[in-house]
Amino acid sequence: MVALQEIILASASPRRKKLLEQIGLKFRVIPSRVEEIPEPGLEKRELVLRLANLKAGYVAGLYPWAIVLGADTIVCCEGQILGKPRDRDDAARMLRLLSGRIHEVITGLVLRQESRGLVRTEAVTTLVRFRDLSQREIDGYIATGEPFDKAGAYGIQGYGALLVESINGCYFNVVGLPLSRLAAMFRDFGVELLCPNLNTV
Ligand SMILES: Cc1cn([C@H]2C[C@H](O)[C@@H](COP(=O)(O)OP(=O)(O)OP(=O)(O)O)O2)c(=O)[nH]c1=O
Repeated sequence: MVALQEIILASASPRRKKLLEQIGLKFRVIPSRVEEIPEPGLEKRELVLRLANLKAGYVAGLYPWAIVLGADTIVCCEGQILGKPRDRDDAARMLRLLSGRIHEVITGLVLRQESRGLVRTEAVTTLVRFRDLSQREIDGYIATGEPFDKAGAYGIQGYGALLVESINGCYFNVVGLPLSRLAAMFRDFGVELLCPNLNTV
């Protein structure tokens, strides 16, 4: 018998929603109400996995039959972990740090289905090189308003594209979800994205 499984994106990120729509997934959005408090001392991959698991775990507890996706994205440069900027000054500080350097964008993914006791986790890294930015360019970029809800204070999918010299790794990971890796994780839950009639669970 073929039964369709409910899939829930436990995220308030409009980018993540758009990315899942791009690959034809049918899903509901139920943002998680957990506070993102970075625990000091955690290694960066552990940190994103822990936050992604908190987000997925909160919603999975409410919807135990559903397959729930939680994710978290951070930017790491010169030993510093950058989340979303607090204000303009913080955004300017982050962009000055990223200017002319290579940084890592790390996204933690957690898929959970409580009713089957299934959990899959992955942390995916993409390297991004910024070109040298002048203070004028940094101010101009901040004035677009784009940095404020994004890790590392930029969005590669927007005006932020103008800051990026090159990337090494998955582009979609930078935007918030590494899509091909995510598809492989979904397969373990019986969800096949390219050939949906293979859904068997
Ligand atoms: C580096 C980068 C980040 N981002 C975004 C992806 C994430 O939405 C955001 C990082 O913040 P997150 O805390 O990972 O996600 P979120 O708060 O937007 O949503 P939720 O916690 O509910 O899932 O930064 C871009 O959109 N483009 C980029 O180039």
